[in-house]
Amino acid sequence: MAESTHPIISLQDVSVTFQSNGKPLNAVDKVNLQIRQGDIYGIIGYSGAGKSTLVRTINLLQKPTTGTVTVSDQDLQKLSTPKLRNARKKIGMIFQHFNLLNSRTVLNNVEYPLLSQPIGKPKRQAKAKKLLELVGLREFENSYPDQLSGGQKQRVAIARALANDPDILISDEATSALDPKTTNDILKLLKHLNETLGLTIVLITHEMQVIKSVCRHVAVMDEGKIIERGDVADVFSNPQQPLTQNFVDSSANVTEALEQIKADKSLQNLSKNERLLFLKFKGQATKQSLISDLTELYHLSANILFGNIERIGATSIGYLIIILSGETKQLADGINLLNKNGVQVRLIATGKKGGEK
Ligand SMILES: Nc1ncnc2c1ncn2[C@@H]1O[C@H](COP(=O)(O)OP(=O)(O)OP(=O)(O)O)[C@@H](O)[C@H]1O
Repeated sequence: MAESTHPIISLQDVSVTFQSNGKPLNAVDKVNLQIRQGDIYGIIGYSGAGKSTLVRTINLLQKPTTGTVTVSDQDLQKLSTPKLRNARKKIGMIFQHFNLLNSRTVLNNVEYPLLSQPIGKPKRQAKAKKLLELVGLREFENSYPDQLSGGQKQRVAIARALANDPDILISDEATSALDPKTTNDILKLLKHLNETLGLTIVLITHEMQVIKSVCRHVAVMDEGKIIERGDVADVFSNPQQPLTQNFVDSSANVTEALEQIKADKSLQNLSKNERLLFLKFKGQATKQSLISDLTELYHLSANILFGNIERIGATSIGYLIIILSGETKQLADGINLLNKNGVQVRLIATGKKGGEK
């Protein structure tokens, strides 16, 4: 669904301070965040960054120590208990470990949030069946959670979260326990619900792949603060903060490749005319024949140890780890050529032993 310009969620100067070993810990530190109606908004950060605490303030499961939480134009902290209960019903939540009731059938799990509503059993069951249909699990209504796969359990949890027709769905690492294919299926389902029901989705994760495949906007969180935010393609194609860059690199498997290459003993004895280089190129540079230019213009040879191209929005970001060999002057000229063409070149190791070839 197209997002409106109106924020459905607005956090103003929200802080959450815990006491940890007798000292204050700012799990959320003066966060300002506006999320528009109909958006799919990702919050990414490593463990302990404060993501869960932050999203739990959206339904006041976590009361902010200071700051204001406005959802659907209501200041939640000013609501009476019954009004807050009603406001919370409009905010569904799903979790990494599904939190289903194992002693109840799938249908009963989905019906569960409706038990407190003034509707009779037939209507309640009809609604639950409709929701199971929506998540593709109609034929499993009489099964028990233990009989289902992880992906199916998460679908039940999604159906249950939708029982009260929420405007907002909060997903707290909902795909972290799932394999990549199932993760993809669940993310597709979330996108479908966003498009067909107009559901605003706030999704927290530590995986950039999840953000990239489903979110329109993203905030990067570190030590309780939002350190970078914006349109997903803009943030990840031009990261301003080292942490954001880390997420991009690990998503392209660069971090892992660099570690493996640095640990490879056979690469620790490069000869004097060899350079171990990490190249990063963006946009147009990914389309140029720079490696063959190095050979043609400077008689350099490039042994490619790792290569990947990450597509983010309309931008491609390419990564290469190479051993470049040739004469000292030509190596310098070659690296210059790369730099001039917008390629970031990082020298990982220079050969020390032996003479030039
Ligand atoms: N109830 C609590 N009491 C004390 N400290 C807490 C409490 N809840 C969270 N914290 C601390 O607040 C910080 C942020 O935790 P939070 O769970 O929000 O991070 P996160 O980014 O969601 O990480 P994770 O993915 O590991 O849950 C952590 O240092 C955590 O230990």
